[in-house]
Amino acid sequence: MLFGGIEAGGTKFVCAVGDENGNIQERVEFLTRDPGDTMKDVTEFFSRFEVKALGIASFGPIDVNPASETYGYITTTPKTAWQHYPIKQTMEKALGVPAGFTTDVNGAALGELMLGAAKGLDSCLYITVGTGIGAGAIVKGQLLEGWSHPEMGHILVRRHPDDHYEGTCPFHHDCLEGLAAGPAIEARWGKKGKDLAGHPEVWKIEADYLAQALMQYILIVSPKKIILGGGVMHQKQLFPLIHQRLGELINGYAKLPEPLSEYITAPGLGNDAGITGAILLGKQAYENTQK
Ligand SMILES: Nc1ncnc2c1ncn2[C@@H]1O[C@H](COP(=O)(O)OP(=O)(O)OP(=O)(O)O)[C@@H](O)[C@H]1O
Ligand SMILES: [Zn+2]
Repeated sequence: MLFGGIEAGGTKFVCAVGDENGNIQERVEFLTRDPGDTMKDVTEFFSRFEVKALGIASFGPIDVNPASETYGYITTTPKTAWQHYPIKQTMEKALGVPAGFTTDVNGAALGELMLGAAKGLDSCLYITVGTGIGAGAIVKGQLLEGWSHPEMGHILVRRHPDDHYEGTCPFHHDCLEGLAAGPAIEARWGKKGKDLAGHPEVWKIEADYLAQALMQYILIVSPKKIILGGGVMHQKQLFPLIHQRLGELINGYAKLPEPLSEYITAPGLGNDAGITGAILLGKQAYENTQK
């Protein structure tokens, strides 16, 4: 049985078909253009297969509330052509199959939980530190969604005493994303993150903000595994710095899974976490129709 997955990103769309175990059989990528052109390519790709259902893990903000009139829509994205775009309904109509719908990071969390670094567990957190910061969570086997989806990238953090950069977030300036996403690193230091590998002061501040965020996520959600992905996390020296800083911040108060190097890790599925999760979301959508 085949299921389709779409990882809808602001830069590119990854589309794949896979089996009920989430194994990818064929995968393509399309540049994200306006919805008409992009969705034409997406529909053409899937029309070559007999998929039972689709899973869509999308950039946001999106409406994930089934009780809402705009459920299944990409909502107030800065990408104006995609504002208020009914991506779930468009794909369901085009292919005549049901579609599951969640955030890109929830999709990645699902992929990692089923087949990646959190395999065998019933909860995890997937955080991407890239152009933005976002996190998805699975708690007791369920995607964490409520009135809307979590927006864990925009939490408030204490400013590092050596950091005087104002922050990039147009809404909050110095929220976590405003201080610690890739563009904030570039704006603070005048160079792209990939060119700052040999500058320990950069990663000390970065690790402080990420450890603060993880402390809050851990104290609130208590996930059994934390996975850190995204372009900025290619700086592998961040992992031990985050482990150390998190230990200092928690200061013995809460007992965390040991060792921290296994509790807080890179994605087990690499770049396939999101698309694998999307396929598995498609499988869930199919199973929901069989109930
Ligand atoms: N090797 C690296 N070291 C440090 N920073 C990096 C590295 N590679 C990419 N980045 C930074 O990561 C950001 C891009 O993130 P990513 O590659 O995850 O893409 P994205 O999909 O646009 O991000 P998002 O997940 O927020 O949508 C840029 O700000 C870039 O400067
Ligand atoms: Zn913000």
